[in-house]
Amino acid sequence: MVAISIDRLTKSFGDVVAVDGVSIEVRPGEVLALLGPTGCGKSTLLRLVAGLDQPSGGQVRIDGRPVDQTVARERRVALVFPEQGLYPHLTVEQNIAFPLRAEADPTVDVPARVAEVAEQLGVTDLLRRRPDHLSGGERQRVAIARAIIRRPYVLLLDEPLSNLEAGVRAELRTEVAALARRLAVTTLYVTHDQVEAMTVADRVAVLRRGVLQQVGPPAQIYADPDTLFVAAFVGTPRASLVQAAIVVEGDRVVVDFGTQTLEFARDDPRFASLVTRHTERVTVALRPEALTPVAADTEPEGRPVLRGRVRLVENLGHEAVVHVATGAVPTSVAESRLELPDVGRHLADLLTDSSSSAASHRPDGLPATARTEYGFYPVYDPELPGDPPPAGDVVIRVPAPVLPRVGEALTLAVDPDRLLFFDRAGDRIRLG
Ligand SMILES: Nc1ncnc2c1ncn2[C@@H]1O[C@H](COP(=O)(O)OP(=O)(O)OP(=O)(O)O)[C@@H](O)[C@H]1O
Repeated sequence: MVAISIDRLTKSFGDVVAVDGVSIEVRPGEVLALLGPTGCGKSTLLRLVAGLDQPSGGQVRIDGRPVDQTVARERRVALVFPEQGLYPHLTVEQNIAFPLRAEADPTVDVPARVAEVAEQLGVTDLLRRRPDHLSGGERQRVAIARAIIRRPYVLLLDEPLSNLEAGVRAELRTEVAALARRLAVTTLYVTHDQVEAMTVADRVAVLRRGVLQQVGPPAQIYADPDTLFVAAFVGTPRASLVQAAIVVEGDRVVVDFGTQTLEFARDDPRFASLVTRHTERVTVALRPEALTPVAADTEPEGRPVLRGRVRLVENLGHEAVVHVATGAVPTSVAESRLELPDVGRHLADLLTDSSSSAASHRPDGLPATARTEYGFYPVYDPELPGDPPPAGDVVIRVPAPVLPRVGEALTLAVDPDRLLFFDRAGDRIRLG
C-alpha cells in the first residue's frame, strides 16, 4: 500500500532545477522527513505534493490516484508553515473551526470536532484566547489543530518548529510525531535540522540540490549512508572526513592518510572492495564511535590505531567532544560547502584534488602532511573559498569524568567495521 507516490518529479524555475527527478513512496500512516540544507528543494517538493505548484515533469499520486488535475483544496492535504497565518481577530476556537465553517458541511458537528482536536493538541484551555496572547509553541499547536480539523489524508509540515526556541522545539517535535502516529495520518515533514528529522520520522529522505540522496529509517541513514553528503550531513557531532589513498602491497591493504596508515589483511573478505582500488584516492568518514581511546602502548587485537594530540575539548557535562589532530588532511569540503546549493564545482573536485603536484600549493600553517612510504601527499586546495578546514582533526566522544587535556597524546583504536569509505564522486565504497 502506498499513500503518496512521488514519481520522477521535477520542477525547474528557469535555470534552477529545484527538484530533480525525485521518486519516493510514502506508506499510509508513515511520517517521512524531507531533510536537506537550505535550497535543496524540500519546500518545492512539498508544494508540488500540496498542489500549490505544477511540476515540470513526473507525477504525484495520492492514495493511488494521480492528482495532476486536482486542485490543492481537493487533494485532502493540509499544509502547515512556520509562519502561521492565524487570524488575529479570531479566537483560538474560531481559528481551529475556520476550515470547517468555510466548508459549511451540515453533517459535521463543528464544536465537537474542535473540542476533539483541541484535546489532541493540548490547547483546550486556550480556546477563548486570541493568537497574540499565545506563546510561539501554543500558536504552532493551534495551527496544527486547524490543519487536521478537516481530517486530511496527508499532513504536510514545512519546518513547523523552526521559529520556536530550542526547548519548545524539542518538546513539540516528539508531540507532533506522537500525534501523527495516533491520527495515523500520512505525514511529510520538511526540516533542515537533522536531529529533528531523526527523532520525528519513521524514514528520512535526504535531498541535495534537488536530487534524492537516500531514503531510509533514521538508524540506517546514520550508520549506512549511501553518499558522502549523507555521511557528512547526518550525525552530531559530525563525522570526520579525511583524505586517504588505498595501497595494496603484499598481503596488506593500506589506507594511507599521508602521516599515518591503517593496515588490514588483504585476504580479509571485508576489504575485498578496497583491494580492487589500488592507488585510488578516497575519503574516509570517521564517526566518533569508530574511534576508542586506548592506552598508548597497546595494539588492540584486530584493530589498527591512529595517533594524535588533543586540540580541543568541548565539555558537555556528561561527556566531552574531543578534537584530536592526527595530521591527516580533511577532505576539502568544509561540510558547510557541501551544503551550499551553488558551489559550481563537481563534488569530486571538492572532495579530493587529483593533481599530484598540488602538494606544493599547501599553504603555510596547515599540518605537515609528511609523505608516507606509499607516496601519498594529501592535498588541501587553498583556491577553494571559505576558512581552511581544522588541521586533520578527528572527533571522538569521551564520557565524563576523566577527560583528556589539550595537548595530550592519544592513541585511538579504529573499529574497521565502522569505517565509511567514499570514492571521488562521493559514492559509498561498501566493505564486505
Ligand atoms: N518561485 C521560485 N522561483 C525561482 N526559484 C525558486 C522558486 N522557489 C524556489 N526556488 C529555488 O529553488 C531551489 C529550491 O528551493 P526550496 O525553497 O524548495 O528549498 P528548501 O530546501 O525548502 O530551502 P529552505 O530550507 O531554505 O526553505 C532554490 O534554489 C530556490 O532559490
